[in-house]
This record gives sequence, C-alpha cells and structure tokens, in this order.
Amino acid sequence: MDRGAGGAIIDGRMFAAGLLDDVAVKVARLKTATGAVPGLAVVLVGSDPASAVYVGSKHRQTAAAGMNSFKHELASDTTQDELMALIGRLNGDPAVHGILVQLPLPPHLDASAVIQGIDPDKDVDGFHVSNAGRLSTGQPALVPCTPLGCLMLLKHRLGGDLSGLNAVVVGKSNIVGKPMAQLLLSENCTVTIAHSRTRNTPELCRAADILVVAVGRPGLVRGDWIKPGATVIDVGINRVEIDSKPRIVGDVAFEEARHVAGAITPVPGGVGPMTIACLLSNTLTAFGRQHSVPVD
Ligand SMILES: NC(=O)C1=CN([C@@H]2O[C@H](COP(=O)(O)OP(=O)(O)OC[C@H]3O[C@@H](n4cnc5c(N)ncnc54)[C@H](OP(=O)(O)O)[C@@H]3O)[C@@H](O)[C@H]2O)C=CC1
Ligand SMILES: Nc1nc(=O)c2c([nH]1)NC[C@@H]1CN(c3ccc(C(=O)N[C@@H](CCC(=O)O)C(=O)O)cc3)C=[N+]21
Repeated sequence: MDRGAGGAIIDGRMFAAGLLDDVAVKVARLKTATGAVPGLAVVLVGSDPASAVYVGSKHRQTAAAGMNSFKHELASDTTQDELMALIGRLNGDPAVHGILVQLPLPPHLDASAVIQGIDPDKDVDGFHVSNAGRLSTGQPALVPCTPLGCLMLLKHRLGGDLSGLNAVVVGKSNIVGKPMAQLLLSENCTVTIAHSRTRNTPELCRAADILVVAVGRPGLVRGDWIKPGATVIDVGINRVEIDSKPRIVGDVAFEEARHVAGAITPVPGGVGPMTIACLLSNTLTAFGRQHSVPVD
C-alpha cells in the first residue's frame, strides 16, 4: 500500500447500511414464517439533547427495518420505583423482545439497578451481568453493540482471522472497553487494556496491530502512538467547537493517524452507525431465542 497517500478509511456508515438491509430481509422472512414482529422498547428519562437525538435515530431505523419500536419518554424527575415498574412491564410484554434504557440516566437514578432489572434475554445492550458473564466464559450472549460493531469492522478489514494479533484497547468501561477486550480475546488476540492509570500508554499502543480507543478525550491518540500499518478503531464521540462551529471528533488525532495506520475509522461515519445496526441485529437475535426460531 502507498503509505504516502495514507491508510484506508473504514466506512462504518456503508457497512452498517448493509447490516441493516440484512436485518430487514430477515425480519420480513420471520414475519411470514411466524406471524410475529420483533419489537424494541427504548426508554429515555429526561431531556438530554444528545440522548434525544440518539433515541430518535434508533426509533427511525428500527421502524425502517420492519420492526416494532416502542418509545417511552419519561420526565427527568421519574423515581427509581416508577422506572423499575416500567422495566417490569416491558419484561413481561410478549411484543417486546429487546429493552434499551438510554444512558446516562439522571444522577438520582441507580443505573446499575435498572440494568440488572432487565430480563437478560431482552438485554439488547448486553449490559446485564448475566450477559457479561456469558461473554467472558464463551457462552451464547447478547454482546454490547459498540464492541460488536467494532469487531465486525475489524474482521471485515482483516479477512476474518485475528488470531495472534496484538490488540490494545484504551479505556476499560463496562460498556465498551471491557467487552471489547473480551471479544478480542475470544478471537485469540493478545490483548492489553490501557486506562487512566496506565504508565506507558503510547508505548503500548505502538505495539498494537489492532488499536481500539474508547476514552472520550478528543485527539488523545497521536500519529506517533500508532504502529505503521495498524488497524485503528476510534470509538470516541466528542462534541467540540472548531472555527466556532459545533463538530463531532473522535479520540484519535485523525489527520495525523490516517497517514500511519493501515486503516482507520472516521468520526463521524465509523463506529457510531455500527452501534445502532448492531442494536437491531441484537433485537433480531433476542427475538429468535424467545421464539425458538433460527434467524439466519
Ligand atoms: N460510537 C459509539 O457508538 C459509542 C461511543 N462512545 C464514546 O466512547 C468514549 C468512551 O465511552 P465510555 O467507555 O462509555 O467512557 P467512560 O468514561 O465510561 O470510560 C472511559 C475510559 O477511558 C479511560 N481513560 C480516561 N482518560 C484516559 C487517558 N488519558 N488514557 C487512557 N485511558 C483513559 C478511563 O480510565 P479509568 O477507568 O481508569 O477511569 C475509562 O476506562 C466516549 O467518547 C463515548 O462518547 C460510547 C459508547 C458508544
Ligand atoms: N443504553 C445505551 N446504549 C447505547 O448504545 C448508548 C447509550 N445508552 N448512551 C449513549 C451511547 C452513545 N451511543 C452512540 C450511538 C450512535 C452513535 C452514532 O450514530 N454516531 C454517528 C453520528 C453522531 C451524530 O451526528 O450525533 C457517527 O458517529 O457517525 C453515536 C453514539 C450509544 N450509546
């Protein structure tokens, strides 16, 4: 490859569109076969503008895939008991196959208790301890959407087999970093996890064939942190102002990194669209398990 021209840009938007088409075809087929339609319930508490945009986008794309979308918008002063009661009703509703509670929740609510209150078979975010445990022990699980989307992009880019590659994940959150590391481990990568207390993050990154960055700091990873030819997945979504205009940027200094990396995901247009596509794919998976029908 001509490095002077920079590495390849991984088009997450295009890959996600293909995945959504695939989900839509399967939904239509299941509808004919079973008469039932997969349903996703999305719960939004409060009026955080970014969350409202995400929930709106999930709602539209769910409907576009032919699934039922149930939107529950609750006031910001909703109590823990009220929220738990809604989760209980959704757990018991046979038309609902997947439940997503948009995070972050207002500070007076206990997000962990809410997540653990979701039926693990309907936990399409893959955040329940049961799904986390299943993922880490190699049992069938609902896998968190963002890491799942990252893995799909990596396998597509690298021809399917990741075994033996050095993978570094920067960030160790329960929703991105940790499950990402678990997925890479199950693909037989040699996995290193860096976080805020790691002493030599740039050096560790320079050894990575696969570098996944999920921190939330604009431009943290510089061009000289990257091994030439590495595949770089930028999960970060940071809202910044550039030339007085609102922009979204990742955690990787893209212009520097693209000339060193073999391939890199852009922000926007990389991991973000994959997250939503994987949410719908997980809803299909959950439907299949609840109805005991194959979805593939
Ligand atoms: N594209 C998408 O679909 C999604 C994007 N995101 C984005 O991904 C980013 C990460 O999200 P999330 O995992 O929820 O964030 P969290 O804030 O939960 O976790 C951030 C992690 O980064 C680590 N960290 C902080 N500073 C540094 C540093 N200087 N060097 C190395 N590691 C550091 C933290 O370490 P420690 O644990 O030690 O504090 C922590 O583990 C955010 O920008 C978020 O908006 C999130 C979800 C989906
Ligand atoms: N229970 C729960 N599950 C989540 O999966 C979840 C959540 N809560 N809270 C917030 C984070 C963030 N997240 C994103 C989803 C899509 C884009 C996305 O589509 N981004 C586009 C454009 C973004 C834009 O223009 O605003 C892109 O990167 O191209 C980004 C981020 C899911 N999250």
